[in-house]
Amino acid sequence: MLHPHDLHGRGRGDCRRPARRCDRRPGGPDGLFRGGGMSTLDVRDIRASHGQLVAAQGISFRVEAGRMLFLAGANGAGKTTLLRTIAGDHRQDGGTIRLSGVNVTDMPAHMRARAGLSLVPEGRRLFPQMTVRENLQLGASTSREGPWSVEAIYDAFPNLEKLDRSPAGKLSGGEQQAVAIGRALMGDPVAIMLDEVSLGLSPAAVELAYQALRKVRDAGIALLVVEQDLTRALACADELIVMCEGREMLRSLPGETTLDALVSASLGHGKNEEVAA
Ligand SMILES: Nc1ncnc2c1ncn2[C@@H]1O[C@H](COP(=O)(O)OP(=O)(O)OP(=O)(O)O)[C@@H](O)[C@H]1O
Repeated sequence: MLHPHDLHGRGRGDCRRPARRCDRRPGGPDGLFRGGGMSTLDVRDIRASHGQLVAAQGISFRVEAGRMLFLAGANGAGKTTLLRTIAGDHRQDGGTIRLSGVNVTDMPAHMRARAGLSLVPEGRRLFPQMTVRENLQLGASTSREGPWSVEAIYDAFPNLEKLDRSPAGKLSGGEQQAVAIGRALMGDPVAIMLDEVSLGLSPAAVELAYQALRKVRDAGIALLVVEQDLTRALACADELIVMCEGREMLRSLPGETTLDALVSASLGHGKNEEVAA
């Protein structure tokens, strides 16, 4: 596995470089979450709703260490609800969530975070008056042991170091996204889920955010990325799922599908069309 200090200057170029695997395991200081198996996020048959509206209808997938699974779909497809449900921020109607083999399904959100699951929400939700360093330090509240520190984050994302004392609210969108990713890393996670990575960002800022993500992937973390930009998803994903109305409409490796197929699936057409009808 790459150590964060090895990451400086790496990770540029092709999004789809061979995945590196490693042996990260969830493990708090008391060893509560030490378990066997690879660092994976394994989600089976997740169901969630908002009142009568079923927002996730039995979604299953597995993301391994050092891999990026992209979740795409139009507005209202259920992506945010799915991420919030996996994180423990939204009530689950059914299904199982395992982190590196540890069943976290019955844990509240803060325990899932302690087990190594991190969510970077849409809009990033930094504290705008607090400095970059202070925002990063908040990410360490899971008390997990691991290689990430503020200095390791600055080594991996050198553009953040000069902003150390800047209030987060003064940063550009891309810089804020990098801080949000850094804050997630500070919890030494097994898996990071990111909602709407590029929403509202300039093309340059999106590129900055994806540079950061490639470095995180290369550090052996499992990434689940919600991305509405299908071209970007096609370019960067190790695997893709397209959702529509809470259902999986298409699952593919990027080299085995097309932009047209992704668009069609996000409109509700595709191999599961009969099921969704
Ligand atoms: N708090 C809520 N109360 C009621 N319904 C909700 C709530 N949040 C989401 N929904 C509904 O649940 C469905 C799934 O929404 P969700 O936000 O999960 O989709 P999404 O794919 O993330 O879309 P977006 O990209 O717009 O965030 C939609 O029909 C939405 O209107």
